[in-house]
Amino acid sequence: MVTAKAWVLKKHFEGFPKTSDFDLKMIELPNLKDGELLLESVFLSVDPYMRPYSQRDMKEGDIMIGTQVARIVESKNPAFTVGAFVVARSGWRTHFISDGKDLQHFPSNWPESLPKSLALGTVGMPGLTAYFGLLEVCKVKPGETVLVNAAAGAVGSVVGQLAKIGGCKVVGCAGSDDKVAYLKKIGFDEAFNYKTVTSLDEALRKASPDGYDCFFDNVGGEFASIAINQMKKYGRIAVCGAISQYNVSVPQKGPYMQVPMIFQELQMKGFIVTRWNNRWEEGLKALLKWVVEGKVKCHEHVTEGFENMPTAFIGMLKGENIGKAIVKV
Ligand SMILES: NC(=O)C1=CN([C@@H]2O[C@H](COP(=O)(O)OP(=O)(O)OC[C@H]3O[C@@H](n4cnc5c(N)ncnc54)[C@H](OP(=O)(O)O)[C@@H]3O)[C@@H](O)[C@H]2O)C=CC1
Ligand SMILES: CCCCC/C=C\CC(=O)/C=C/C=C/C=C/[C@@H](O)CCCC(=O)O
Repeated sequence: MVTAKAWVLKKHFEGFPKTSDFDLKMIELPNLKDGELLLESVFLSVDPYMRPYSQRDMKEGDIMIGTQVARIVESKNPAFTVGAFVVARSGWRTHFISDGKDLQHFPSNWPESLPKSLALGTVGMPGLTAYFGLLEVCKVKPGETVLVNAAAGAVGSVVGQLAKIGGCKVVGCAGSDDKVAYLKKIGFDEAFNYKTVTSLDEALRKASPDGYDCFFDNVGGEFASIAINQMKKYGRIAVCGAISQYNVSVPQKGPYMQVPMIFQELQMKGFIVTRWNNRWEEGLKALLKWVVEGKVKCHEHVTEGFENMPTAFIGMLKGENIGKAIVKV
């Protein structure tokens, strides 16, 4: 019998999550039935969506949602061999049983030397978010100017690099000088620390005096209310996330956006990356190629130890990460 460890949501979050909102449980797993396989998590993802989704989709006592790279430990399913790795959506657990239907094989051309944890970041859901958000929502064209916030993160850092590959000028902002340095290192044309500029409006204008054709918004809130006033005519805003709002206890009332929307004839479109589930193979193939060619650089913020998952999650929400935040079991 295998004993799995699992993190459950002990108490719904009020404002920023606290470690006391989580509980560590031990779960005795049964023996496998025909067609089943036993897996152990090797890397686990901590993502911003877990904060709003936990409020909407979870009840207290549920195992925290999330994805992982897992290794097959035992198999009674001929489609899965012991020792192979897969991407799963089994939540914050060290071990779990699957019938194989919810598992994603690694691409056959995944280089042995490439860290498999990238399947949780640049060559996974966040990378696909950047890929489809830019191509299908922003519909960026060469020569355009793209703005991205939370730019040093899992999604934002890929947005900027893909936009550069697409021949755009890219402006990014992030919450530390180290992150700004990282943005310049990976090719952003302009980057600034939104926490230290005296005026966000002035910083945006200085970075691109002619304004922005596309705004890939990961943050929402006051940043978006200011940035929208610097969109060019017929600009496009991809509403990817609103992390500035996930942990607020009192819903904020921002300035209203209708005036710039009308005068600049803007398009603003929200999206969830699972919309393109049937094209994930296309996106993963493109992202893997760019990573292998060195055209897209990756960075991971690794927290060691399953017992530190809550801390890793809270740290990511507070901006401690450059690149994709993951936990190494
Ligand atoms: N629509 C979709 O399908 C998807 C949407 N998303 C969204 O994309 C966004 C980025 O996700 P992801 O790349 O995984 O996360 P990141 O790796 O970017 O980590 C989150 C980052 O958000 C920034 N942040 C946190 N709080 C604030 C705040 N109050 N104001 C401004 N920035 C803040 C921090 O960076 P900093 O130092 O810059 O403050 C932090 O590092 C999130 O909003 C997420 O919900 C992600 C995946 C799919
Ligand atoms: C203040 C309201 C915020 C609403 C927007 C919330 C989140 C946007 C976002 O980050 C969406 C992310 C979607 C991620 C999808 C991931 C899937 O691959 C796996 C989902 C988890 C699971 O199925 O277990």
